[in-house]
Amino acid sequence: MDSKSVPIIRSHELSLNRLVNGIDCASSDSVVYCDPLLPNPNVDPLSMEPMSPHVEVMNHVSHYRSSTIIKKKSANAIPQYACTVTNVKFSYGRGKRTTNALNNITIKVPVGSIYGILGPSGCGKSTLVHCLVGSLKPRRGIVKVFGEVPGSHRALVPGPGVGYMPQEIGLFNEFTIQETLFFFGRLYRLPSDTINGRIAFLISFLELPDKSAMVGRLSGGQARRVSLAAALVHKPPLLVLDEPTVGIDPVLRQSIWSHLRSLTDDHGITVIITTHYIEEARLANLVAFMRHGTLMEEGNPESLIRRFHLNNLEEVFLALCNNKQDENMTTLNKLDTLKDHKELNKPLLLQVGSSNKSASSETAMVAGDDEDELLSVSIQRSQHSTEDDLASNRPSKQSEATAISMSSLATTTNAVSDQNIAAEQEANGTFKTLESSSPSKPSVMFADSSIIRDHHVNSREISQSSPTSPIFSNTLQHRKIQDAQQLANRLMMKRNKILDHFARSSALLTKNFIRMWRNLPVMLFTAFIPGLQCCLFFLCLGRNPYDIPVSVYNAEVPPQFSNVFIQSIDNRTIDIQMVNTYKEGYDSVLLGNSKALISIPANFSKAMMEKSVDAIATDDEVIRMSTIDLYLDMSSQFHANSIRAKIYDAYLNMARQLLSENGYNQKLADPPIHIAEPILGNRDPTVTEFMAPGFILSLAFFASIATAALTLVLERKDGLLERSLVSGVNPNEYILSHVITQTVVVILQTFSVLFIAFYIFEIPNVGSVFWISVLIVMQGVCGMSYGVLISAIAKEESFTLAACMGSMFPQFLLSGVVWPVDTMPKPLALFANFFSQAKSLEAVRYMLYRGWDPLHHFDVSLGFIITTSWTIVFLFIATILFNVHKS
Ligand SMILES: Nc1ncnc2c1ncn2[C@@H]1O[C@H](COP(=O)(O)OP(=O)(O)OP(=O)(O)O)[C@@H](O)[C@H]1O
Repeated sequence: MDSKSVPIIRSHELSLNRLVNGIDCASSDSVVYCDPLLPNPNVDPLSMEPMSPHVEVMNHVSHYRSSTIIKKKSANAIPQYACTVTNVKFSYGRGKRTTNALNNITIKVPVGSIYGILGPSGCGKSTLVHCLVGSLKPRRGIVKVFGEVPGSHRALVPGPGVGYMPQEIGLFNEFTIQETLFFFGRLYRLPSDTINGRIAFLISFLELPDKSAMVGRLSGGQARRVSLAAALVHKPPLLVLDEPTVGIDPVLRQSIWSHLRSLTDDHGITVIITTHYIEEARLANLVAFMRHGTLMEEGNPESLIRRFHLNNLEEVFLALCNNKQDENMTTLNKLDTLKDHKELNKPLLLQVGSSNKSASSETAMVAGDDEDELLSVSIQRSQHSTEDDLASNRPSKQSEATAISMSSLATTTNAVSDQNIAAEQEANGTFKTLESSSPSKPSVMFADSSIIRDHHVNSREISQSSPTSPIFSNTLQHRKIQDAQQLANRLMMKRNKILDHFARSSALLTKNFIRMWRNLPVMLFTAFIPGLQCCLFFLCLGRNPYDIPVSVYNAEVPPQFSNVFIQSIDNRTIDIQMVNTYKEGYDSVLLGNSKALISIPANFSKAMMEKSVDAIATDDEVIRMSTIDLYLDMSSQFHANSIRAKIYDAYLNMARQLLSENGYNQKLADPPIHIAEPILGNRDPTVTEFMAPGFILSLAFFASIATAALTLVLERKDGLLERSLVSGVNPNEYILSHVITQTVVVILQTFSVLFIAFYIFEIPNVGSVFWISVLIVMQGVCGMSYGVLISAIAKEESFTLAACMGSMFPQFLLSGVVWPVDTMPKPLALFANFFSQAKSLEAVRYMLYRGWDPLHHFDVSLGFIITTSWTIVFLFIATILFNVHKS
């Protein structure tokens, strides 16, 4: 085979190459040919999920056993970088408020490595991470993860291609560990058995508390490890951790790093981690130092320390900050950075050993996969390795290496049958299960026999080789790439958009309902608080006042008709307080002791008689003497109006009584207007009856605004929204799940309110309770949509509350709840009819008091149409805003 040959792997699965290499089969240097017909009895083609780590190993081995290598020209087969960031710029804000968070950042993250992004607070680490997981879109430059731009059509990021742990732990406090991991597993459509298996594995791997422990009751460190477990539940090929060790004690920090080492070394996962604890990143394979949004330096930690002749990474960082302006240093650094990257690609040696010093370790050497040349792989058996070596990835000097030279993928001449491989394996006795480089943890997932078989080694040569590289070998790198391929491929296999959509939606719904259930008191309070408010409304509003204190000064001596008048006053409404002088009564009103003064003249009865007998000849003096003076406290208009009405009634009663006593028709006292039976409504409507429909409608609308807005804003603030979005949830699914959950609350609210209004306070209704209920529920959904819209704009709870409260009062007034819309100035009334609940309220009144329904009366239908339209508009804008924020 010539050196331009390249393997084509015939596989059950979709193109590994495209997934990991980011190159289409047609244009790539190597091709993975997908052959779904190839039998692979050990792998469930739908789930591709193992039942146990052992089965998992077998599945991977079995899967690759069925792959067939086919020759194709050209050389480059194995991708090197999980992520590439090229000349990326990102800024927040616009104009004068622009903050340049990233300036021309270029980094490459090799597959299967730990890549530390280091720098002080505010240097742009999180922004870079957000660009990597697809939460932010760079203003300039390109970010690629597994060869695809995050968020693009074919990308697995956001989605199952990445496990993301945000800076804010991003967990639901009301969930148990099991529920948390189940939620994230469900987002990726993992079957329950698989999730349970993963939960068991992660609990032991990350030393988590019992799976039934509530997240809200965990310590900070435990919660962080659960957060890490949530990012790992679907076995992502890439793990992105934003400051996972912040605020954590050194012991736990060490433990997290050892878990990360184990993930990269044993499971082939690529880890990108940000931290401002610079020294801890010594365990990373590569680190990038950032400051003020620029990349100062990138390289292997040990190399950097050696290069700068310093003792630790922190000193290197300080030196970099001090020497930032030094051109020579920068040039030197750039050259060295290139060297560090090159080291990942040139033939290297790495020791992979067990914690047991006597145990053998294997060091593999492969030539750089980007070079079109003969490659060799050496597997070195080391008899002794020290823990220090393991920690720093330095091979032991005492290694007794046994190297197996292999020709490269590029020079693979023929497909090697499994039988041949197995025979060679047996003959040489060189294929051993790789052991974890983590001292305490054995590898559970991958066996090197399969790896080497996957690499299609057709010859090997055992040789002695001294360890040279501090980073990691290309065989290990190759293995990690294969692992990543397997993981990514498994995820791609499972992609089915409709099923994904249902899986995510049902996971989100379940999550929302569990949260509601766990917060049952709050939920019940939210559901029934409108009912309580409704009770208050009916108890507090629309009632007639009683026992209003009124001073009465009666100058008539002895009192005759004046007494009749005083006795005719409704003493339930008015509490009569007799005073001896006019001044005493006047002062009583001034001092607020009474709400009015009634003053009756001295000759009141005599003047009344004269007026009745000789009405035509009555002069002004007689009229004045027969007139009762009422002095009102108009600062309390409501009381004043009630007193006025009661005094008129008392006068009418007195007049009727006098006429009757003197043999006249008492109806002569009545005004000549007959108030007939009302056509609609009853004879004595109360203010409550007018206000009740508007109040109920407003209650439904406003009760759900704040709940919806706050729920979403808090989920975003806690990092839960971002985490869900990075998991592949799209904003529409997210919004829909909340709309459905909140609708349940709105229905409860509506029924509690209507029950109280109709059955307890018995507001009059001649219409259909069904249609009234439907419109009120729709108003609740409309209010909730408005809340979702607010949450799409607001970042903080304070703004959210201000926006909710701020819009509440204008809505209340414009809707005509307290005063009819048609009394407003014309332009305002027009505005109110379309931008408030005015038409919906009118529809409710028509249904309640006229018995109309939306099927036969357009005025009622209009209320339904306007409510639906606004709901759609609110949700549409909210969805756009969520999507804009996402991108
Ligand atoms: N939403 C935002 N709006 C405006 N500016 C922002 C926003 N988020 C971050 N910034 C600014 O961008 C710069 C980089 O912020 P970033 O959060 O990426 O830094 P960081 O290194 O992750 O900091 P930390 O370690 O404290 O999280 C900072 O100057 C910050 O003030």
